[in-house]
Amino acid sequence: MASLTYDLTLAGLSVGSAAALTGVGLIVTYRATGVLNFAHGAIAMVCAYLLREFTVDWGWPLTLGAAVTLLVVAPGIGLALERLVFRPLSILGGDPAQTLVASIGVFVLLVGGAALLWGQGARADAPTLVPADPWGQLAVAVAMAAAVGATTRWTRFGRELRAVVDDRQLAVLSGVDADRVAAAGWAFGSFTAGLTGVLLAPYVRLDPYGMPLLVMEVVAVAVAARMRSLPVAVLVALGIGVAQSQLTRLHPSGWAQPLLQAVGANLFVVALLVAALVLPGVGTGDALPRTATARVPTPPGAWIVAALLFLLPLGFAGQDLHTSVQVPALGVVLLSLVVVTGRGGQISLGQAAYAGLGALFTALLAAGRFPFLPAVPELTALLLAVLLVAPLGLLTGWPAIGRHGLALALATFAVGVGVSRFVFAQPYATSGLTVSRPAGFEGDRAYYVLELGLLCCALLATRALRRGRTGRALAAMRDHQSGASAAGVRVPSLKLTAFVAGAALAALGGGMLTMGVRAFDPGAYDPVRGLLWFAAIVVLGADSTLGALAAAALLVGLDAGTRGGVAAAVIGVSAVLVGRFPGGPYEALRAAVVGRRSRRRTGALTAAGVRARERMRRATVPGGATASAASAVEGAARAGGVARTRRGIGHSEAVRSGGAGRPPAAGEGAPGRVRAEGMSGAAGQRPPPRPGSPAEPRPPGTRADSRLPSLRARRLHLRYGEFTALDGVDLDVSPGRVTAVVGPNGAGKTTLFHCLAGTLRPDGGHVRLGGRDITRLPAHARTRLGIARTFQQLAVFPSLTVAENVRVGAEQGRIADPAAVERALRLFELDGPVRDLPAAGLPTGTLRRVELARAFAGGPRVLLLDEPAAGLDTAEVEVLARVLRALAADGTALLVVEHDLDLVADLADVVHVMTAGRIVTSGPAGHVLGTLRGTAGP
Ligand SMILES: Nc1ncnc2c1ncn2[C@@H]1O[C@H](COP(=O)(O)OP(=O)(O)OP(=O)(O)O)[C@@H](O)[C@H]1O
Repeated sequence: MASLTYDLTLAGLSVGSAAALTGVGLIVTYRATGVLNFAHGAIAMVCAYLLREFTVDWGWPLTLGAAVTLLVVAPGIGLALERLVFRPLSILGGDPAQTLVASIGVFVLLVGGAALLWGQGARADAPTLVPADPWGQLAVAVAMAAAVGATTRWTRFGRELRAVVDDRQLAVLSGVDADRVAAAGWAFGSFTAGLTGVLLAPYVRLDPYGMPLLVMEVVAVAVAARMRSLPVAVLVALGIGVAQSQLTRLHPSGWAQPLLQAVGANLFVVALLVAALVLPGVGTGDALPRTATARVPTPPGAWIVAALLFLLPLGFAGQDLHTSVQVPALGVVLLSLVVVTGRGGQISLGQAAYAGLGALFTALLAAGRFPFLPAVPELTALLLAVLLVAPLGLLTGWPAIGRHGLALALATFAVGVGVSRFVFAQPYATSGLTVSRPAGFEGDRAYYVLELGLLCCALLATRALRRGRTGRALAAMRDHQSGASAAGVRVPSLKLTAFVAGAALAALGGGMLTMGVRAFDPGAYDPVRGLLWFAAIVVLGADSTLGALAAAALLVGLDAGTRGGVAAAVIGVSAVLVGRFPGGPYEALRAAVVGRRSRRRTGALTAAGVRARERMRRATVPGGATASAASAVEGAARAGGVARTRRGIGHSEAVRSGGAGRPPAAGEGAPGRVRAEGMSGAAGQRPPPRPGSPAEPRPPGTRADSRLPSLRARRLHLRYGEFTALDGVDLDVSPGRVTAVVGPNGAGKTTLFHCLAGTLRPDGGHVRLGGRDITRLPAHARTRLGIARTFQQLAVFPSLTVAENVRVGAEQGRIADPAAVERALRLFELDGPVRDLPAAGLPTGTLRRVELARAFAGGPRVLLLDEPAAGLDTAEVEVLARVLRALAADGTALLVVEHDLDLVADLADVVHVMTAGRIVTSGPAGHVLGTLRGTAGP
């Protein structure tokens, strides 16, 4: 027994050593470059194939072949990837989502290339570099980890590496050549990948698909080490290897047997699931690169062409028709990615799992092998399968709630691998599973017609999800998650909806695929397929239904020939290039076709934006006697027209004649304007309000106060670790008043703002709106109660038009008023041609108005503004101040966190000064600002 334990431990150490090597390589690349290299396993596979080619086919001695493979080819691949793929991306901004897509592209490209070059079958004659004796492999892994650790700790290169990891920009400014560090990281990472590949090849299946996946399964080792600690990675790898090996001794009987066997054979996959789903995520970043979800206008007639092309196979016969049957089915699967990834912006590498489950359940239900259910007709089976798989969408939807970018990619990849290993690869569930086509649709042509019908249903469902309220909310979530939340979008439930709908669509497509080939083929739903489909959809415009259909036709068409892998190679190259060209290859292609028109459109966009901006600049003070903020601001626009005709009125006079003022607070007027433009102090002084001016804020206790609630914070405490950012803050934001918070950098203003808006939950104290305690309410729920906010960094949804941006606010806000959108557009002078332009590319001043209009359209009672003047020029700031005063005049409670003391002086009724997490001074604006400037007001 003891010797069995020993033998199994040795075997486990051998597997663990290979996993440790992979972990070390992944961590070093990640630390040096910030890229989690999804292509690591594919590089391992290519190196293993090359060593076999050199030694078996070309007859080189093993040492020479190994030296060339490991010391020349492997680092060369790394250097080439760094130079040709990842360095250009980092020059373009280093968007983590973009690099993730590129590394998936490299994976797909290498897998496709290997399949093209060496065929798809497994090779059993890979040369053995290190004998099966685990000590040799263990020595290699430990030596590698120790060498990397020593290099990092004690050499100059190591210091540079750590500097780049800590702060790349700062390191570059200090003279570190960050590109050299990244190149070394890539070269070393590829070397370890190559080493893993050649060490593993004799003992595992060497084929283009299986080996890369096998290597990537052990990514759990690197994640468990938080992509940082080499010793932890090595220990975890060896531990899992030994445990997996020891588990083979258990031979339970009964129902637990297959499950335990599956766990025993796939302990690294279990670790991957735990690491990806349970541990906090690694890496951050946007959901998807902008280029992948850029708004792609459909060329006119494209749908007609697509419909004709999809009808074309009805004229085919034989093998061509049989192959075409896969296209509509795959189209439906890819539509699921349009919903989840394209519209919702969520990276999903696990869609193959849902397609496979749909296929499996359809086959089991139709065959009467599904537990507790009798055999049902094929179409019923398909429908039931969709209904059963849809809720499983929560498997990836749930982790998506708290994860972005890389962490979400890992979690969805883990689910895909888990389902593949624990369900599809289990013979008890899948062996010999055949399925017939529905009665009346047995032939290929009839079945193709049925598929077209189902594809149309899927297209209608996708259209329903992409258009209208849900579609706008999904696009808003994709474009700017916290902006969407602030606009009232329930982000967590929307993510779940997207993943559930995506799972249902994928299941439908998977069921169609399996009926098409009349058997369940687990290989068709391999996680590698999930990566290929994801890359294809990103390449062809993720938020494009036509793109999904084109991708389906491309994938099936390219692989229809005798050599597999063409589709993967083409998609891989395109995915690698997608970040290099704005809009990606598809956009380049599209631009080649409709380029002139779209360029003119871009020109019009800018011109309209500039015109709108000019109009806003010229708008001046409201003069009309109206009873609401709406009419007050409309008055601003009208008065702007008057002011423009009265050219004799000087700028400062126009300011002074503003009717959107508020009663002078005690001490007001003393502080002169200090802006560099040299406006006179008099120009900054607030004029006495005109008697009866409707824009004049109502004093406390009047109708506005009794009608509208105050936002009150009491004894707010918040700590970031040991650091106290808020230390017992009390604040009132009252209706009809502009409350400002000022203070030095790091005082805690933004933290306070987040606590009021609901993006941060305080550790102590509470926030009330009127009588209601809202301390624990999330941001979107507060928006629905009437607390709207804007962001310091603009939070508009670039892929939506100006009008759609505002509509999101109206649909998700406190009151659902159909007229709110038009009113808000009019008020903020966005009702001209600019309303139909995508927000992307509009000038900052216009976008500030879009953001404000969106907040206004939801009918807010409290408006929180985080540095609203950031990025605006002087004229725009003045107009903004008037608009805000008009809103306050109508009873809205405004809180402004602002550095521009002139704006605060112009705008605020009450000013609070924060320092070190406390409010140290509060009072009327003039008085407080006067004190601040050392010239206390009267
Ligand atoms: N996520 C965080 N983790 C740790 N410390 C934080 C975090 N966010 C802010 N801090 C610290 O909390 C303090 C208050 O930060 P906050 O951003 O609220 O200040 P601020 O007054 O808004 O500053 P600024 O005007 O520069 O934006 C600062 O010292 C900041 O470094």
